Amino acid sequence: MSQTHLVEVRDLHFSRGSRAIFQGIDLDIEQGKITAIMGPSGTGKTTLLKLMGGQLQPDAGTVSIDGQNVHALSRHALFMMRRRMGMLFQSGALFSDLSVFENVAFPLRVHTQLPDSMIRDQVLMKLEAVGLRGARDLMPSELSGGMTRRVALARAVALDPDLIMYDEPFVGQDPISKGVLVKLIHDLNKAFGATSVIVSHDITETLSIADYVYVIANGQVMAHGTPEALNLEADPRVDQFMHGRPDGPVPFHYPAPDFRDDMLDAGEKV
Ligand SMILES: Nc1ncnc2c1ncn2[C@@H]1O[C@H](COP(=O)(O)OP(=O)(O)OP(=O)(O)O)[C@@H](O)[C@H]1O
Repeated sequence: MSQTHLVEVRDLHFSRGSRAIFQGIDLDIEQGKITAIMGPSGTGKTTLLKLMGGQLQPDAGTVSIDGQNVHALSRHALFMMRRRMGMLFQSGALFSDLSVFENVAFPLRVHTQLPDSMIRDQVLMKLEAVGLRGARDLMPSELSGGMTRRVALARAVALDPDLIMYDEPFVGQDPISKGVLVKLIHDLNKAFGATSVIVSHDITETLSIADYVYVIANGQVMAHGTPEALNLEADPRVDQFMHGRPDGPVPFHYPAPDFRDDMLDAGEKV
């Protein structure tokens, strides 16, 4: 495999029931870089992260991380592989009954045999990186939304992952928190020599730190390139997406039967 690709996705197919989510997609995630995965809502971006993390099994195709086919790994090998991944999921709440310190310490306690003194050093280093070393004794209920996301970020990088996956890291954040998170994601990637994948609808924030972008729609890679290249892309679907235009060739409806038929059908049942 190429030396510079940490992740290679090849001809990936995945369905939910009768609905095809991916119909043969190929992606390369370059080592040490920040890659953004963008696309209309419901197109399968979170699903793709779960396929990369081995939480979901593809119908066909492969996901290789550092040359290893994720879906061919034994349970133990997958567990070891997951140690190398940090995931910040949209719904990734903190453990409400654990302090900030213990939330960040949690992966270290589960995945390592480190003595308490080393766990303490690691936790304080990660909390320092997100600017919350002073908040170590607070409980999650005492944090703002932005602080919560930063603690979750510290927890996601607790094990110094090679690959960090962010699912909608900016959702629900005020502009200042968004700015802080943008800088953190960029700086953490550099400081820990990691490779980052960001799924996000926040185009401005994401493009400001992404080295490379994949736009996914209708089960396929619609476009890919550097942010600069995509901004100049003539394809009206890419243009609509990159500039957040509500009207254009990209539909926002979940596939549905004809509206008129649906209404008439409802009328008949009344
Ligand atoms: N557990 C599940 N069971 C069945 N269908 C699911 C499940 N999770 C997601 N889906 C469907 O899979 C499709 C892709 O969902 P996914 O969450 O990956 O999209 P997304 O691109 O991340 O969307 P958004 O940008 O809105 O977060 C959607 O149509 C969704 O309804």
